[in-house]
Amino acid sequence: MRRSIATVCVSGTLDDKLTAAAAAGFDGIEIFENDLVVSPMSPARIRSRCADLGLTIELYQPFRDFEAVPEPIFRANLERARRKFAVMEQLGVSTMLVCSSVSPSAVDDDALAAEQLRALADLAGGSGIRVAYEALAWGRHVSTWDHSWRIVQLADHPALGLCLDSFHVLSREADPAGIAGITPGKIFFLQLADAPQLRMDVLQWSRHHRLFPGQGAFDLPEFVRLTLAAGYDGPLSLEVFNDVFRQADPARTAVDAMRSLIALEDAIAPGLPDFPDLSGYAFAEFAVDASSGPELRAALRGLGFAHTGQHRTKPVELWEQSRCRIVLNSAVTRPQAATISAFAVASADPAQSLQRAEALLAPAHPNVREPGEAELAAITAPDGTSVFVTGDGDEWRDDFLDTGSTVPGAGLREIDHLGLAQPFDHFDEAGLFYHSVLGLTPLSTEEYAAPFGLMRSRALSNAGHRLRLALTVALLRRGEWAPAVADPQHVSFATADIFATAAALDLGMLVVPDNYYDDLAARFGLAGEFVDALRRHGILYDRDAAGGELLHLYTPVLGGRVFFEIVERRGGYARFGEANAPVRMAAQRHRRLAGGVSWTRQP
Ligand SMILES: O=C(O)c1ccc(O)c(O)c1
Ligand SMILES: [Mg+2]
Repeated sequence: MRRSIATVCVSGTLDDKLTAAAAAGFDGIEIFENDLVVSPMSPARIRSRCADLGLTIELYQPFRDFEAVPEPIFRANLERARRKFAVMEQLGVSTMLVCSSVSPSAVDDDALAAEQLRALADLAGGSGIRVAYEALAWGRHVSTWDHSWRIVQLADHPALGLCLDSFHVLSREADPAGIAGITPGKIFFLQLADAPQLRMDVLQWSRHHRLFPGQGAFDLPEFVRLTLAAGYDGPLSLEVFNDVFRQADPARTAVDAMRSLIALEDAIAPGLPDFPDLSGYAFAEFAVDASSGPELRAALRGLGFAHTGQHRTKPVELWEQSRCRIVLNSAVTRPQAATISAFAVASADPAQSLQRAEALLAPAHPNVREPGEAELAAITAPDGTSVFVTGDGDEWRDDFLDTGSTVPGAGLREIDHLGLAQPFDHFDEAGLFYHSVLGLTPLSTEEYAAPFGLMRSRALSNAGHRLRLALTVALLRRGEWAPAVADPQHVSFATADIFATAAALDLGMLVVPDNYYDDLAARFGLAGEFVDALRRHGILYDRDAAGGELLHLYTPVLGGRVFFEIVERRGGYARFGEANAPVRMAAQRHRRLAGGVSWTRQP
């Protein structure tokens, strides 16, 4: 299907927007009137610019407050339309979007609305233009798609049809199934937007919080299927009003938008290489420097890791404990703090995983491989983290020379999940990236009040929960005062017996306040002995509605930014203990104020 994007989706001048849309591979655009009005390009110039870029102008929009008005206003509206049709002719665009009136002058009279729209369609038809009538969810008298359809049927004019916008339809919680029964050929245009499920004024929701398909809560595949069932064969066109996208790099936003359409089309009619099974994390890599490196090494030792491998050619160390693999890379220079610079996922078919990633426009990570080293292809995630894709066979380990070092370990088995704080501007992009590229599905999105700001956390997991990822973001761009929300990252390890693990650690873990345990006992009605055991080791606790339990334990922040977690999941607990994030953050802050980290066992 043709792919189109409204100029309102991206930032910049009209030319910035056109350039970005073309570069991302869109076939067409919707011209938002405001973007034309502020452009120094004449309509004819815009037309030739679009032609040069290979873009069709699919829609001119919006034409507002037209229908169901008293005669003198109607006359003026028709004259206004005549002028816009002239502009459209110069642009070479043949469909105009007319959105349902919000004007106090409009009356609640379907017959009048139909009669006036018929007159508009007559005028348009004379210029070869079609009018697509859209019910705004906050329209004064017409706010549902079925109401707009009744009016279009009443008007009964070949140049008048419907514009369906998924936001206006799906924000109303009405059943959209009837869309499939719309007369073939009468859906003139289809606009697609997703959105998070919010309870707020629908106009504010629409103007600030729309998202690209796959980034919110709406069932876009089903919506598109219904329109296709009604014979729609025009473009799939994105119309997303979003505060973040409006001020982000348009080239990047356009790629995010294109990825959403590719994934949406694949959901409707699978055509991309399918997701190979991912069996877990092969390793997580930290970029360290001369000051953070020693701190991380000491922590790993305290957690029962051994430095088992040294890279053949690079200043890169492999630390292992059972199937938990941590790579410390001193060759990647990142200023200031230790960072999770990469992680590797084990795929049943790495080549196919990478084909899928490429089809979804995931940027390839430049491969800096020496001759003889394992093929380790990577893509770059929206936050800049490299995502390596390996086979199930650990071939990548051959790049490391065995040091011969072994230690008994502390019962850590594998990487349970990664926690990656996302840049504010790329949180929704990241969710779609991991979903469409790696097949991770959001389990839940939680918000919590942390000591230094409100946080949002999205838990993602693949089928079978073999690969889990927690994405977090502060709800507002971070200000000057926000030490503990400074984009922390962590690696979490799974143990089958957290009490045995805690006893085996040789590391000062976070000190958790008594108030927390008193509250825990009260909230969950836990036995005193159990709470005392948790308290003794600084173990945090959460329980889900089905009785699944999470017991988890944290290190302080290491190397300025990162920390480790140990988790024991009981009874199918699938989330990440987000409820405990505020106490963890406060404890990490206290530890930092108390003067850093001491590597002695807690008393
Ligand atoms: O928010 C608006 O006014 C507006 C305008 C045009 C549209 O197509 C739309 O869906 C919303
Ligand atoms: Mg719309």
